[in-house]
Amino acid sequence: MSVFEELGVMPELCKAVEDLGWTLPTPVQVEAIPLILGGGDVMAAAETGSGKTGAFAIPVLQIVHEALRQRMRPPSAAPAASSASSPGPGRSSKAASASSTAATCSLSADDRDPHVAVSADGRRAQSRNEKSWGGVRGSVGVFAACGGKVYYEVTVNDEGLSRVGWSCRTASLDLGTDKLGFGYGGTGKKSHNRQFDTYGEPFGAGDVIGCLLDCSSGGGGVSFTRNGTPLGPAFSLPPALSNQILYPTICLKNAEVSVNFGAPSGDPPLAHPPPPGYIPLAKAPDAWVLAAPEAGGGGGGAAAAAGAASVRLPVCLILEPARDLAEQTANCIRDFGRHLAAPSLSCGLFVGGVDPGPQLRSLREGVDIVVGTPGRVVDFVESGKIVLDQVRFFVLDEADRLISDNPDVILKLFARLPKGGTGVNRLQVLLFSATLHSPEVRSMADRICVTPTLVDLKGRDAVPETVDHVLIRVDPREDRSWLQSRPQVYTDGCHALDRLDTSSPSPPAETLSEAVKRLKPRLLVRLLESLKCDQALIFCRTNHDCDQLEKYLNGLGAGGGGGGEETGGKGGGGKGVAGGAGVFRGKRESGKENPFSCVVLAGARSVDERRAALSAFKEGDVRFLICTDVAARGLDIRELPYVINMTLPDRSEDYIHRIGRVGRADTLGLAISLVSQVPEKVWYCTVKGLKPWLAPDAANTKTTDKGGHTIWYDERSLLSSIETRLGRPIPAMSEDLTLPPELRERLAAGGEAYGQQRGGGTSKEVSEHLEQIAANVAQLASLEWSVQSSFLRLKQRWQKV
Ligand SMILES: Nc1ncnc2c1ncn2[C@@H]1O[C@H](COP(=O)(O)OP(=O)(O)OP(=O)(O)O)[C@@H](O)[C@H]1O
Repeated sequence: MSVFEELGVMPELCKAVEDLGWTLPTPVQVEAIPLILGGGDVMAAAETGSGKTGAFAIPVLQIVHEALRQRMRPPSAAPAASSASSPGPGRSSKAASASSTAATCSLSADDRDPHVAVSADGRRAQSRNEKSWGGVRGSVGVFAACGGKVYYEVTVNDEGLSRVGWSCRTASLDLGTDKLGFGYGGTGKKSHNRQFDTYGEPFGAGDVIGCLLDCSSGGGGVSFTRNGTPLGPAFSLPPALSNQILYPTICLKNAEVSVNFGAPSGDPPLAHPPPPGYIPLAKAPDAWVLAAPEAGGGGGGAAAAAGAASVRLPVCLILEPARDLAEQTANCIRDFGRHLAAPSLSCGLFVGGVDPGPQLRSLREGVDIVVGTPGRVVDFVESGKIVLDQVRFFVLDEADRLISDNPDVILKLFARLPKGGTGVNRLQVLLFSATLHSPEVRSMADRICVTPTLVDLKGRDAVPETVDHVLIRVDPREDRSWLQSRPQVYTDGCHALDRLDTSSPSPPAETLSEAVKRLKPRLLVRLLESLKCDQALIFCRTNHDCDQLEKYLNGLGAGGGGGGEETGGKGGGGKGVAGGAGVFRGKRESGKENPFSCVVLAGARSVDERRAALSAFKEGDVRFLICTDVAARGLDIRELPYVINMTLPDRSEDYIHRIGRVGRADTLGLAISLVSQVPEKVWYCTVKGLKPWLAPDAANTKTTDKGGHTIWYDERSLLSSIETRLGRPIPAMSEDLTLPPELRERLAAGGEAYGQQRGGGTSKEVSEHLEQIAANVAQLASLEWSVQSSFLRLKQRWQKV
């Protein structure tokens, strides 16, 4: 039995994990997998690169798969395959012939306002509150795109006020007060989106109201009957609801009503036959209907089975803060799920910046697991394209970033998720990140989690032991190489309007700031040479900085950009940097002949460009990936040796994530930060869409407090907050840009190198695990020995007898 199986992971997922070459779960996987499988909400904080994706994806896949299996109908009752994929009108006749009863039709005890009482059989609702309305929804809903026509009846039992009709599961229970509900009230008004218009006639005690829903393709709608008399069309269904599910809904004020769904057994005969073409909801074909999660009782209800068999609605919603990360997570999920069958699971990627067409198509075919970025997901949810009625998991990966950037979206989505009452169907909320300790995270967790278990393996913001940190002090007062004109450095243009004083022994702040901008790229090139670095992730502060650095490196590598550096290094000595190719050779040939080949992964690039850049870098076709913080979180690039910070991030937690791109999966990595020793003026634009760097000669380069678009950036103070977070000072590289002696010696002693496995390949976790289980294995062996011996002894005795 594999260790993953010991954690309760099903064989198909263990096999996938084995395919990936994972022999042992990482510590966060050991802790989190059983907790999630056990049904609890989990907040997991574990260092970067420690396997958090597997820690949530594996158990989520298992539960989603189990839930879908349970909901699958026995083959004999299943509708024909052609009708199973989407609830389109074309299916209706076939579905209608497969009419198994929606036996779970009732008023829901879970989906109701607290002051509305529902009888045990779910056929009577009562509210004695005279001041406010209280509502209750039915447990079975109808696909607006099913093509059918359904009916249920409400008998008014007393003189109170009632409103009846249909609504989506996320609509207000105060029926008709939002865009998702359609009501008809006793005062003779129809209501939708808070608009109350005269309709039909008033009704009261003893009246029987028929609630009709026409989902036929020719543009159906909602209408009503009173005591069997049709009252005419009340509402047509807006296109935005075409993917939604509409549930019977009753809203009461000091009133009682009885409901009849027309079940062949359990309901009395309907008071009035449904109008021609309509069938009672309880007799609706399975493919038209879907049970709300709580009504399924573990997913086993007939209607639940029916709905799941006819259209696969998402069971899991995973949010990621960046498109690239969402794509990576979706790929991981597909890898993990590759051996799951009957049913196999489908994972859809929903990110912005790309044509929504394929995403919409995938939804029509059925998506079980939605992975996406907040913007696109909420957009699709609000327009009814993603239906959340069946969601069992809400996962926030890189939760702190999602919460700090999109708190409203998270709350909005959470409000639309079915909470599912208690037991196996309740919504599970999972929050994962390497930095999960902020007050914002705690307060969001209080709102969206139910007594979550905190998995916090190493305390606040632990950083992997596999990452070494060094810094390069950038001081243009000492290193004057920034005065050279070649190769040309492209700065951000912040000082385009300033007169620079390059001759003064104590230059003004603006001159020093410009000097930092010119010096850092030169130092970078010297650093890459010194380390013989042929693969690194290089973080810049802005999209524009990325573009400028790309231009500079490309200029060097292409051989014609700026020519060789005149002089290099402190004091003007040092070796020159050849402008052309061939300064050093990396281990990979393809596409890496250029020693400074680079691509950019930044928010301003298109999704396709970002995808191509990441893939070229991962494949080794280019040496350097220049990026903004959009790549700081989650990206998993195998055996990456170096991360270089051209500028420190202004949030210390971003440093933790940036450097977490190395030192992953027990591989050693080095994080190098170029830290300016003087303040640097940088762009800081508060006006959305304004890009002053595109015309720096005309831009307002005053600081933001004076109405301009710049700030002074002080990396020394940023460094000290990062060091406080790390709990130790970061050593500086020596002047010739070689590693500090202690790091060199340690690497040499262990025969180790950055980008390679720590300890020559036997991971610390493997050794620790072997140590931990050694005693148990010995005990097992001795038990086995005594069992075998006593069996033989018994056998001998038996033979003698
Ligand atoms: N049990 C395991 N055995 C071997 N490798 C593993 C295991 N779990 C994860 N990995 C590998 O470790 C690397 C990091 O995993 P993952 O991306 O899940 O880390 P993470 O904790 O989510 O990091 P981050 O905080 O940066 O998002 C991946 O390459 C993954 O394949």
